[in-house]
Amino acid sequence: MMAIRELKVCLLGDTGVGKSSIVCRFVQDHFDHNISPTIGASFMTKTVPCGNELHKFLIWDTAGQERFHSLAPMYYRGSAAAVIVYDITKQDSFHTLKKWVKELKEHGPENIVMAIAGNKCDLSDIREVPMKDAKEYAESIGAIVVETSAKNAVNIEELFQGISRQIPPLDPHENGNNGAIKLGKQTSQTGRRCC
Ligand SMILES: Nc1nc2c(ncn2[C@@H]2O[C@H](COP(=O)(O)OP(=O)(O)OP(=O)(O)O)[C@@H](O)[C@H]2O)c(=O)[nH]1
Repeated sequence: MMAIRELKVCLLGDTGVGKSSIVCRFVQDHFDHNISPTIGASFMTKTVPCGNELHKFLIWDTAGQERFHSLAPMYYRGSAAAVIVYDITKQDSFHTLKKWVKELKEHGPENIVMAIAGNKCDLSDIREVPMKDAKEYAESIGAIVVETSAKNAVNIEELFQGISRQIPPLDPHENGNNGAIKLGKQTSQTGRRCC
């Protein structure tokens, strides 16, 4: 039997960058042009194979609006990974991403895997953030980086596969639970579903 590992993952980033859309594309393979802003946070799960294990992502999609900022620690606390999203057509959103990284480094879990997603790459004709800037920044902080389009389903699976690859394989001798462990803790749910 394959071991199932539960991985708490949170999404952080400015309002409107496409966090909920990325989650909807990953979990439901669906895109909604008229998706409304997240209130509080929403929760979804998806299980994917990774080598000899199954990774069950417990995904907390946080609200990007400033008024919800103080809730974020509930979602990144105990997370195995954070997906920090910016919009390639908005330089400001890249600036906000850097603020999230700083907060995670100061207050987040010590070994949290950081994955940067430059979303809306289908709009590269109106791009404001060069891929090179994102790559250099990601390298400087030891994060994964990928440009995504939730709209066109570009690099969404790859984003989560990248996270899976950063999670060290289970040592079966380290726990007595048939190899199944939890990485990150689940917290109580607030807000609405994302789609
Ligand atoms: N062109 C394009 N539009 C996108 C993409 N992803 C999301 N959008 C649009 O961007 C807008 C915001 O998307 P959301 O997923 O609600 O953004 P969010 O980051 O979750 O926003 P908050 O919930 O306020 O934090 C919506 O109109 C989406 O349809 C994408 O990959 N390409």
